[in-house]
Amino acid sequence: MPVYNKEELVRFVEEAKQYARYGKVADYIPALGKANPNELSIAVYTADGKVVDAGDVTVKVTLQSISKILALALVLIDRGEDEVFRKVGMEPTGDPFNSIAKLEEVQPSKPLNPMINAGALAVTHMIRGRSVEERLERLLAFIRRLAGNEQITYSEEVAQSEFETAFLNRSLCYFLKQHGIIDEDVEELMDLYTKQCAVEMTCIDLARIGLVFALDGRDPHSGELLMPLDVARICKTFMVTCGMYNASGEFAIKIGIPAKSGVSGGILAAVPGRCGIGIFGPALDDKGNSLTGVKLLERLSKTYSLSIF
Ligand SMILES: NC(=O)CC[C@H](N)C(=O)O
Repeated sequence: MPVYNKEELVRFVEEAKQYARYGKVADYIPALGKANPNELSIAVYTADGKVVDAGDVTVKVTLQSISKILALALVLIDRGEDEVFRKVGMEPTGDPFNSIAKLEEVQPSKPLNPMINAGALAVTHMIRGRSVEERLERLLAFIRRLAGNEQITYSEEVAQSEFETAFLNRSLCYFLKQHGIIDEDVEELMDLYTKQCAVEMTCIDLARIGLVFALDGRDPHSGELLMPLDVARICKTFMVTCGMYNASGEFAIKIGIPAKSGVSGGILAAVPGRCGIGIFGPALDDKGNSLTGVKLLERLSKTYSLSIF
């Protein structure tokens, strides 16, 4: 186990921050546009239960696309692999996360994977519960268990901001409805999806969830199994193949850690058997990944030989 020390992490954060000027904060969800591009924080949660952090780790970050991996884990537990993969595929697309193109080009018209928006909407549709509120509560309860933090909730401001502007996601929903992948009211699904994306937490919470995946679904403190091994394995595999959108191939080569990013600038990473990593750096690259966060992870991966390959 490498020894992560605070001084070194602080130095790596300062180095990576130099790249913030090449990135841009996401503003297609207006509330995310308020973030400070120079912010960069990281927490590393090791398998022995220790946390090393740098930057302001009290800042909360909305999950955005990171929530896709958590919703996927929940529906896999709820419904099992066969049912889930009847509605969503297992292949990377090479397209941007919000693209509609492959839904039309590929037959049958089912989203290629659960990490693009079309696939994530199909997954959120599958969260069990009698109402949006009950489905959201079930997802929140699951996320709170993974993070070991009962306080976790969603940002109403960010959820509302996305709900009012998510016309492309609505288009994806209508396409999915036309092709029988979803059969619920689109506004209800958008209500649930935007709240799911607006769930907020600190880098320490992110790192702890990353560690649960790294430990094949086990709680790092109690040893309790929070999700079946197969579910953790499937989620980590998607993190490798599609977790960084259409930059996942380059990320696998340069960094080689299962990870999932969100347009808020968050990254959740799981180094199998070793640690979970949570990062918040809202300056994004042109694919929608945290530019400073990816630089920071690259430095960590090289320094501590974290690549799984
Ligand atoms: N890439 C992302 O983080 C996208 C999530 C965002 N809520 C959206 O659907 O557009």
